[in-house]
Amino acid sequence: MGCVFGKTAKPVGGVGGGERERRKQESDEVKVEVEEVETSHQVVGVSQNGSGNRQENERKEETSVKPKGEKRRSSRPNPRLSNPPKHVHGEQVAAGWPSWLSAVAGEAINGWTPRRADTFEKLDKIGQGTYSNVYKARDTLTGKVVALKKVRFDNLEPESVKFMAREILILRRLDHPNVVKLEGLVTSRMSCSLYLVFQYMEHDLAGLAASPGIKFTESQVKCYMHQLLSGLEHCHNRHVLHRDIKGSNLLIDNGGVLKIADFGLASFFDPNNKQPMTSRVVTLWYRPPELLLGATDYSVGVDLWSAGCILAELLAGKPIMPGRTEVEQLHKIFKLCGSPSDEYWKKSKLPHATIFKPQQSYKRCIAETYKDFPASSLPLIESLLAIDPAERQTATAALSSEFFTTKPYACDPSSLPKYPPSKEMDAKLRDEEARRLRAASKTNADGVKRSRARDRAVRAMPAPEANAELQANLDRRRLITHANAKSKSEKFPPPHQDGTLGYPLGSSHHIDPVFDPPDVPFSSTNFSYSKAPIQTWSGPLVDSAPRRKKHSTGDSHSHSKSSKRDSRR
Ligand SMILES: Nc1ncnc2c1ncn2[C@@H]1O[C@H](COP(=O)(O)OP(=O)(O)OP(=O)(O)O)[C@@H](O)[C@H]1O
Repeated sequence: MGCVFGKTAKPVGGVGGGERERRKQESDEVKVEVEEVETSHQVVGVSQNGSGNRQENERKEETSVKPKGEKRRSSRPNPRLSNPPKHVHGEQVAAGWPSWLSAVAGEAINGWTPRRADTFEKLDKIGQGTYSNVYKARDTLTGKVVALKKVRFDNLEPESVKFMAREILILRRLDHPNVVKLEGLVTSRMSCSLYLVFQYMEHDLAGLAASPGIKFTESQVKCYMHQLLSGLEHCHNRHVLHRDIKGSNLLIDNGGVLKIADFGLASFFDPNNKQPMTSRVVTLWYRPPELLLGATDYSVGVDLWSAGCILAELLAGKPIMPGRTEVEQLHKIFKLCGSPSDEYWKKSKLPHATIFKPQQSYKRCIAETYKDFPASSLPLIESLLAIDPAERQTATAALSSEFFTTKPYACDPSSLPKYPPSKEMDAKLRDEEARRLRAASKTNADGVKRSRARDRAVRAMPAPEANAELQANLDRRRLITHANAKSKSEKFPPPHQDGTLGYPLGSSHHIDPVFDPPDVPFSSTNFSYSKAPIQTWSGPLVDSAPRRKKHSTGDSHSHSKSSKRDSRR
């Protein structure tokens, strides 16, 4: 990827003796094990060397997994893991990291130096997620257009920061052409926000699939699916579950390359030392039956189910199981994929089995329902949409299925048509505009109803209650932290409106004053700041953070923003 980070510092945090024992006992779903953190340094090394050594590194990493029987460190998350020793904390703060971030997410930023906000020029807001806003921006050092995902932490709640730290650690572990690459982090010592820097991707699969006039050919569907499964294979080999595979999280660049994005719900897993995980993940339409039935012991099958839904959706031209509630979702699944066998109910011991076991049993009817699909796709769909996750193919097996080995073969990504920008967000805006125009004309009430129903059917939007975990955790945290809670589940604070556009990120026009470099003249859209040396990706661990203005604006500003947000809740 050509991007070089701050030099890799020595591994942080002793993992010996008592410390290891103490960590082992602590459990917290947010954190990840030390082993994983150590691996993340290797990954940074890999990216510095280019992707040529990727497979070799992956193999090395796999062989380094401890043999069965050997005492392993717990893979349970560890609340203290990210607390680096004091001297490292000091080094990180000196390097420009905010103290709160280093204190809670020291491991996630270990070995990296922050990029300065004023070296990016914000161009446009391109996406809004559950806990972030995403901007198109120009890197003024390289001229490259990037995507900046802005995460805000209002009260610097350690819990929220830890979730973000997990996302960063996971992203740092991954290095594959079909997985979005974290290219850097932007923040400053005084900031209470953090920007994640990614390659800018023009499209997402949901947006493309919903664009009027775009109908994928079989070889194009194969091309996208091959890339999705290759990315998933890499994640799973690196012991990462994505847990939110859906069209809007599959980004596509102008060269047709698909990258799995949004690792906000992702988690590390250890196949040899399984730990319970939450079942409240994956957007409803793509959520596998075992999660709907409350499974806490699951694995790569959850992502493969979602991949199966996407394959069928691409071929059908619309989402295949658009449930509105968890009960309706399960019902749709059973109607298409058959209700689980008695043997499965007994074997799986799923928590919600007694509540959700259907009175009548359903016969599996995938082949009849999709009889018009290419014949070679059916065995793959059958396998990915197996009710029993143990019967689902792995990503590796799926990649060698006859779907990919029979003609027409997957086309080359570079041969895909060049589409106009088409994010899911654009599709939503297009729908809204069309609806507005239809409502304004008021001439064909029946027609409006019909086309609304069609819009709903083709848009791969999660149901409002999808990602139920988000709400559940939000509620839980509200209870715990009362009025101060700003976090959502395994993600962070609620969406915020900070969309001042057209200014450099660090300019005084930007809504977040903590990014303002001090005593610097600004022009409206161009920013030149010459008081400190420009911090480059590969810059040394030196103090390059802008000095803070002597005023209380930062606090009062963030306070007023919090209040606004409170009133929106
Ligand atoms: N690298 C990128 N290039 C272009 N657009 C991007 C990029 N990353 C994210 N986006 C856009 O921003 C949106 C939100 O990003 P992302 O999904 O990572 O955030 P999130 O807060 O986790 O969202 P969600 O709540 O939908 O899961 C995406 O759907 C996408 O349209």
